[in-house]
Amino acid sequence: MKMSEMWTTMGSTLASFMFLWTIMRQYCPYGVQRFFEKYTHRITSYFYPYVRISFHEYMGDRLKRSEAYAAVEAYLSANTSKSAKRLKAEMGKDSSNLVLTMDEYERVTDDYEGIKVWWVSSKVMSATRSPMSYYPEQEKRFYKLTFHNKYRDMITESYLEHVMREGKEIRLRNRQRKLYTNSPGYKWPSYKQTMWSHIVFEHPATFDTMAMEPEKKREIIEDLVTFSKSKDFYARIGKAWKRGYLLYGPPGTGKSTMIAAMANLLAYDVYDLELTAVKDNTELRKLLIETTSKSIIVIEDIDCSLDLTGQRKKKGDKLSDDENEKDVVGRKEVKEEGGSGSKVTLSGLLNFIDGIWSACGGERLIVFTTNYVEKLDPALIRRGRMDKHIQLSYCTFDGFKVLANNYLKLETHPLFDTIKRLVGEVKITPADVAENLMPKSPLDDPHKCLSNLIEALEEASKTQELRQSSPIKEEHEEILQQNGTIKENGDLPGDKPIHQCQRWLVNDT
Ligand SMILES: Nc1ncnc2c1ncn2[C@@H]1O[C@H](COP(=O)(O)OP(=O)(O)OP(=O)(O)O)[C@@H](O)[C@H]1O
Ligand SMILES: [Mg+2]
Repeated sequence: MKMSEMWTTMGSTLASFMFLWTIMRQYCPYGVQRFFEKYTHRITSYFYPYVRISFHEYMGDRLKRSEAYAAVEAYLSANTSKSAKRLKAEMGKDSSNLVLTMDEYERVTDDYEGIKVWWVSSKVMSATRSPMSYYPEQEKRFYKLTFHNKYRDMITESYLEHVMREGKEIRLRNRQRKLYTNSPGYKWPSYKQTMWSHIVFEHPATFDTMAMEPEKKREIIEDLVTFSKSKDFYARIGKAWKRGYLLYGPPGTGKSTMIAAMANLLAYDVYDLELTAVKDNTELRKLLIETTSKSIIVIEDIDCSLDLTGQRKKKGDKLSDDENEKDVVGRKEVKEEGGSGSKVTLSGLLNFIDGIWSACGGERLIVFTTNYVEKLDPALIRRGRMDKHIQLSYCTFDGFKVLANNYLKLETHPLFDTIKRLVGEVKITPADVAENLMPKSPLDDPHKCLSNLIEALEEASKTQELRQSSPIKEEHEEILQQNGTIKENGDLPGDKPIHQCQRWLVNDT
């Protein structure tokens, strides 16, 4: 038989079959139709040994986009956009890059451990809607996965899990990251679903631009990366997947910058928790429960946020039989509630870190920063709560080289030797070095900027020598502490009372 004859015969057989099927649907009783449908389906599945799974964008009420669809979309966009011939391009969420996904009705092949599967992106118009329907007729998009029946177990168990996991990870990586804050004094209306307000998090800091010893930097990066990959480990040892970091050091040594670098390294969101704006422990709990996975919860200047600096047990405070030390601290703080109006107590904070915190699972870092680590209650910073203590200190020569590279694109310069000697002798913060390296006019070349820094270092060296030879500062501090000026200022309403006072002592005397 010739090829053309064969096609003609097949075409006419199909046409007759379709005709018969139409007649039957119109005139046969429902039971007969079902009978034929069932057997036709069995016969076709015998000859067509493939299985299909659909992932619809919206299920049921159309209000919430299906997570599975979104994960498949992300997976296919990353894994198959190279092989697809027809793609559609959309602006990424931060409007900085184009995201390519398969166009409608495009078909791509994926390979999973030697098994071939096919993905098709498709759409149908939603069924005829009622005239009263609020929503206009809409397209219903879906992805269809086809694979051979003999791989059914492998695909439904292992491949789909792989697609979902990778898809979710890609979505998390590509999402627009956010910086959340709890605004001070804001009354949360009951209809508002979240207590956090947010903006897009776009901080340029990275560990590459951080001025600190390379060894220390490497250690911190390794610690963070290990944490982010330890989901199974934490599950195995029965510990919540969280890690506490305490960053301490003088003002301007890069604590806040490091938090931004951490968030950028791990692609986490940042929750900047202003404790003084939190009404009480209940509100604190609500805020913290609302935080999402893959995030850093930051409490800056913890020494100023609460009265966590006092001794755990004051003279005259006796423990009753059923009271522990934490309760006493809490009681004391409620009593001594400062002008900030916050009733958050140390015990509330500790309970959160140990209890609720552990229950809400997920991948979270909690970072405290302080300028005065020695003033913090040991209970707050013991290992297990604050697992890693990182000291950020004055600028070293290694730190300076990073800043010189960042600001002036210099790796070496004849003036480096002088600077090396001076930073070894003088305490200068990376913030001050950075400020001095900034060109002050368009005419300032690298040589001029380095000379400015040398000048500043020499100036600081003279001041330091003067301070060492004069007992004025110590006297000042003693008097202030004796008459309680530091404490009283600390109790005044305001942003960073104790902190500011202490800064003044350190910087301006
Ligand atoms: N280690 C560092 N590496 C790079 N830049 C730094 C470093 N430390 C400080 N800087 C620069 O100084 C500025 C101030 O630093 P940052 O706000 O991180 O200090 P901080 O330790 O958080 O201070 P504070 O205790 O007052 O909050 C930053 O914007 C940054 O440009
Ligand atoms: Mg800071």
